[in-house]
Amino acid sequence: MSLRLAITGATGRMPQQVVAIAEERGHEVLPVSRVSERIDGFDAYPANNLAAVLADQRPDGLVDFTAPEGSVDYAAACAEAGVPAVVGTTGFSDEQFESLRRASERTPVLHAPNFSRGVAVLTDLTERATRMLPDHDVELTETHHREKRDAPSGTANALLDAIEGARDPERHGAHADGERVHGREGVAPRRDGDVGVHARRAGDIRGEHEVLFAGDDETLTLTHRAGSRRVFAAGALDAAEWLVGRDAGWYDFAEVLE
Ligand SMILES: NC(=O)C1=CN([C@@H]2O[C@H](COP(=O)(O)OP(=O)(O)OC[C@H]3O[C@@H](n4cnc5c(N)ncnc54)[C@H](OP(=O)(O)O)[C@@H]3O)[C@@H](O)[C@H]2O)C=CC1
Ligand SMILES: O=C(O)C1=N[C@H](C(=O)O)C[C@H](O)C1
Repeated sequence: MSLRLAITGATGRMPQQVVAIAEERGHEVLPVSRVSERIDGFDAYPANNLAAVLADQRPDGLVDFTAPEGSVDYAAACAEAGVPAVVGTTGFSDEQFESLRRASERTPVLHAPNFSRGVAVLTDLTERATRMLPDHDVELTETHHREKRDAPSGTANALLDAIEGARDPERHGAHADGERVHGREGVAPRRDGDVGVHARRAGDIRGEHEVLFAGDDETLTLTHRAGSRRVFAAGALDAAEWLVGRDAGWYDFAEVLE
């Protein structure tokens, strides 16, 4: 299947990977950027007039890895033009996320904080371990490159949601009421059920997520490491290929992998 795909944030790290893999797969790419000069030998379409670009060019879909404020505007333009949107951006406020969801009332929108298949498995295993180890303490650590803006990562937040969702108040007892504790400093004893969250930023690390389950006599560590951004870009394009032709609505990456 060959698609015409608009790709926003064309100067960015993830968008450039998406462009490269889309071209490898034989898709036609319409790069969109806030920067108007030529990029790597092709002109980008202007991001500040995306609705008009979409109306004129009629792409089959749009793939967006930018920043929350950009993604909200781009999703609104997709809703106006009826263009399906795959959004990989993280770091949304609740209000921004609500805007994204509103766009899905008019066009298909698929958002995932992580398009790696390995992280989809990590999420499943984390839910399973949470259910099977109700008395273990849980701590989550994520590590990313020095340029990353948001913390904790979108993936870490999704893993925290998965842990909290898998806790059964009857089985987990006091453990079910813990809070997310972001780092610790000073006198900071662990309270039953808290989930410690640790965000490290260093070098060009592509993305690592580790969930530690620790009991009195054993520990279990589930770790995912991304070796390159290609894995995220490939997953996002799998999602775009799956999303085109669907009804307006809100979709997630797990549905693509079913
Ligand atoms: N879901 C997933 O699997 C993954 C998600 N991500 C997320 O993707 C996003 C982008 O990451 P990354 O590629 O590293 O970031 P980059 O900063 O390298 O690229 C993002 C691009 O978005 C555009 N942009 C930046 N700020 C704005 C803004 N305020 N409004 C509109 N456009 C903007 C710029 O492109 P231009 O100026 O050309 O328009 C920029 O180059 C982040 O939120 C990151 O967390 C990252 C990896 C995997
Ligand atoms: O900014 C990144 O690089 C990444 N962001 C995503 C996140 O916030 O979870 C996914 C991946 O870990 C890389």
